[in-house]
Amino acid sequence: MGRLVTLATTNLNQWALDWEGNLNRIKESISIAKSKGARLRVGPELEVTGYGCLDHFLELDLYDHALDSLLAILVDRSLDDIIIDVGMPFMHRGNRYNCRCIILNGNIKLIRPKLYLANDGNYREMRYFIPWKGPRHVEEFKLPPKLAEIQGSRFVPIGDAILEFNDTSMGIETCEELFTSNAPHIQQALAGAEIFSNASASHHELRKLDKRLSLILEACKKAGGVYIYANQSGCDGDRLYYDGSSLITVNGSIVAQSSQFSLVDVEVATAVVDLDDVASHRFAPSRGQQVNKCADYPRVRVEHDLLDAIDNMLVSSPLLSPRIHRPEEEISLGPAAWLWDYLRRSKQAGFLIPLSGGIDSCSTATLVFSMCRMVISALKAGNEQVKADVQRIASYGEDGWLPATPQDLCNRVLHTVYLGMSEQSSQETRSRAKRLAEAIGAYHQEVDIDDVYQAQKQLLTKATGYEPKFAVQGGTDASNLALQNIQARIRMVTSYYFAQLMCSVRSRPGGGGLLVLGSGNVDECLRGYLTKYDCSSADLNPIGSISKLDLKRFIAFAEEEFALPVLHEFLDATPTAELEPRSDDYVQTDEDQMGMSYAELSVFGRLRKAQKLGPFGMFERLLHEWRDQYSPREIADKVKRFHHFYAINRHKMTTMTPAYHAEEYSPDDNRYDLRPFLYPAFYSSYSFKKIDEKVALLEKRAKRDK
Ligand SMILES: Nc1ncnc2c1ncn2[C@@H]1O[C@H](COP(=O)(O)OP(=O)(O)OC[C@H]2O[C@@H]([n+]3cccc(C(=O)O)c3)[C@H](O)[C@@H]2O)[C@@H](O)[C@H]1O
Ligand SMILES: Nc1ncnc2c1ncn2[C@@H]1O[C@H](COP(=O)(O)OP(=O)(O)OP(=O)(O)O)[C@@H](O)[C@H]1O
Ligand SMILES: NC(=O)CC[C@H](N)C(=O)O
Repeated sequence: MGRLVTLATTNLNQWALDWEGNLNRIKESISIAKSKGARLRVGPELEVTGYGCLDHFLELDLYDHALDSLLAILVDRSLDDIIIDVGMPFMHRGNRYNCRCIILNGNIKLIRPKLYLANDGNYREMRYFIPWKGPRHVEEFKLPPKLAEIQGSRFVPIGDAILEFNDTSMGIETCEELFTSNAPHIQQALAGAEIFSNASASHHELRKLDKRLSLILEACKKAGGVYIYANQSGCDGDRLYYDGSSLITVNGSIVAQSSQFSLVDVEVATAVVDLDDVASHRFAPSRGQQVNKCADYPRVRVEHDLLDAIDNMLVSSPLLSPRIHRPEEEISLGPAAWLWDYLRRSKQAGFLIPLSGGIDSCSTATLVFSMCRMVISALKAGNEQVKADVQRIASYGEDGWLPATPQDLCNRVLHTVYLGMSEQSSQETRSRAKRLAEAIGAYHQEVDIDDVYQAQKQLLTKATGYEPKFAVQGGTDASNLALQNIQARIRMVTSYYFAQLMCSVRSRPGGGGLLVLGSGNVDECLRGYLTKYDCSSADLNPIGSISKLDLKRFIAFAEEEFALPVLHEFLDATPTAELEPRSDDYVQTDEDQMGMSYAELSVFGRLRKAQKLGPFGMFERLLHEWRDQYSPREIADKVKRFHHFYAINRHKMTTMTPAYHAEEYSPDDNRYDLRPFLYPAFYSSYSFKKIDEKVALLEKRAKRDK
């Protein structure tokens, strides 16, 4: 007994508009699936074009080229004898749709457009696509001549239908649809579908896999069924990292899970499932009562046996426990894998980090080291693509060169530079930076920028006669800031200068430029505690949407995991900008100057973005959450102070370096957190007045109740 079938899901590292590369990876995944005996292969959402094409989805070229790729799949006879579920866009009656194309033996069986488009946070599908006309609606799609000839007919069905095979049936949903309250699989399951495929392009965010997994597992715990989830992986051209973790589940239990962070471009996971388990799971009469009330689904007949032949003597795959990384591990792997994709795809020669001896630039450097560790593991595992990339980027012309350790590779790809000032920089930060670089193998320089700073400072004095001074020397606030800012900006210019020429200095054949990495964390961005166009302006910022608290967790984790004892010192160090001269009774520290702690900033950040609260709502929420720590007046002061700095500094976010998206409260102005950057002064605004009124009321009530 048993109705057994082998199914395959894929993590594909697609790249927006990489037509040949995407097609090759799709074909390779189908071939691997076939070699593992799979009868059905599901690929990620829009895998033919790459998910992140953004406004390119508006271009006619894209639809034309996508059809060419489809044609290449249809005519390839080596891809026969397996149901192929491939993600690509189609133009139908003048509208653009985000679709899946179901193929068997060079023949299109169904085009299934997405019903509910992703349009929040990082997603803007409504900008490019039209949602399909509704569940259960099917029309005819007119094939262009080049496809009609192969198909042997002019029309194929397009719409939301169940695929009816000879021996089972399959429903289809696409990424966001799973996240909706009335997800299509619910009705499809009631209509008898036993297998569901979900092609996704779902990005990594810290602590998010848990939610995605519960949605996937929940889907078939109640409805019963086999759920096949396929996701894109890697950096496909912007701030997002798609984190694979493709799954096959049976009645809400996992039977296959692929990796979340990996340098493997094509990963195929298969499982053998028994569809009788689905039938058994659906025994309850209460389900039958709902089936009776449910309108039927249109079906597309596919004259094909999906199940494995009984004499194959397969055995169902065992159940697995979900694999979920801790947040600090996620940080160590996600941004590292993103950096690798970015480096190899940008064809640059490596990275340069201005290394301050503080924990933020230390985190960026440790992430590059983590990337090197991942590369070494991939080499050990025989990853040919990684080998070719390493030799192109880091062999410095030496035939057959390969690194033996992460430090070997790090020395070729990571350049660090400490940019000191005699009065401001301390021996501790200088030494910490140097020892960290040594421990991870980075090619390190120490440069003092006093001369450039003096020359820059004198420009104004020579021109105007005005002598700016630091506050500790009796200068005004304006002078104090201006002198800090020129140091900060000189660091940025110097970093770019070194990045352009370090490969020439080291005689790398053909030279090559380095990508400058920035290190501003999410909380500093939110508060605006940075100089506009200083060293936080770089080419890329792997930690730009990671909180200070999470970075500390990551560094504590890396100290043990990567065997880097020097990291402990960064954890103990007090965060400081070292932009003002130090004296016996004054050392500049971040939290004092910001007027709030990093822990508080995380709370404000989450309430503002994730909980969608304005100043008044945030105050009311914190009245409850902080009631044992602070009085209403103290809470009001903190909330108003945060919003004051947030508002006057928001303009800085328009210029921030593109950062890996990692955090749901990221204030990234360009793609994720769209807000004005010229705010009315919050302190005199209506919401602040409402906060003050509420404080007065609460204080009056407290006095009366005494
Ligand atoms: N609404 C608005 N829209 C557009 N631009 C606006 C603006 N308001 C001011 N501006 C402009 O913004 C600029 C002022 O901002 P900015 O130049 O950043 O300077 P500012 O924010 O005044 O100073 C930088 C702050 O960052 C701190 N900090 C902490 C840690 C590290 C570092 C570091 O750099 O390493 C810096 C530093 O101590 C200081 O408090 C001016 O050019 C001003 O004209
Ligand atoms: N002395 C320095 N040498 C090299 N780079 C520096 C130095 N001081 C600052 N930077 C660079 O400028 C960036 C912004 O400086 P800032 O003082 O804000 O540091 P931060 O964001 O607190 O990071 P860190 O914890 O690394 O000091 C740093 O992340 C670092 O890349
Ligand atoms: N591509 C999509 O539909 C994305 C949907 C979903 N919100 C996610 O983050 O996974």
